[in-house]
Amino acid sequence: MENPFGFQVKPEIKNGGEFVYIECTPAEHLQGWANILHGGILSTLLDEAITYVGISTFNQPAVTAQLEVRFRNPAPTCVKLHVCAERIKVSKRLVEAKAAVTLGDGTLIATGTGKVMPVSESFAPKSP
Ligand SMILES: CCCCCCCCCCCCCC(=O)SCCNC(=O)CCNC(=O)[C@H](O)C(C)(C)COP(=O)(O)OP(=O)(O)OC[C@H]1O[C@@H](n2cnc3c(N)ncnc32)[C@H](O)[C@@H]1OP(=O)(O)O
Repeated sequence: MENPFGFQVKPEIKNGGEFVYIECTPAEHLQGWANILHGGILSTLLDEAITYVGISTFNQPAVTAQLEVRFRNPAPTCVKLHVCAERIKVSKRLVEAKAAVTLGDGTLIATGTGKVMPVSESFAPKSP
């Protein structure tokens, strides 16, 4: 489904999903307070990159089964963020990956690890 309210990111996928890179400039309204980007948005960006590691590795739809996030420095809004994810472990039904969000000057904003599991095409819940 097209989602005009989504981040419209275009993940760059390398080596069959071993590495995923995303750029995103979250808008001002995504701040939590005091011009600081909301932590949930940072978690979403980490989740997005990690999920694409899973989708590209399994080459089929996949969902996040687990996500752990550490917020290291506040991020401003309206600034380009760089999100890099890397596969760390693959088993039959689980891909583990780590990811980091950084600013253009290399400042580390957030890191995360996640587990992604493949699902069938019919996984999505039906709309009520
Ligand atoms: C091609 C399509 C392209 C589309 C592009 C769009 C890109 C969009 C990108 C957007 C990105 C956004 C991304 C999103 O927002 S994805 C949306 C957010 N995520 C979800 O909605 C997922 C919800 N959860 C589930 O549906 C199920 O729980 C899943 C499918 C994950 C597993 O349900 P299932 O019924 O299959 O499994 P089970 O729970 O019975 O467990 C069975 C076994 O599996 C192992 N196991 C399970 N969990 C873990 C774990 N955490 N660590 C370690 N192991 C784990 C374990 O051995 C366990 O056995 P036991 O230990 O219980 O004995």
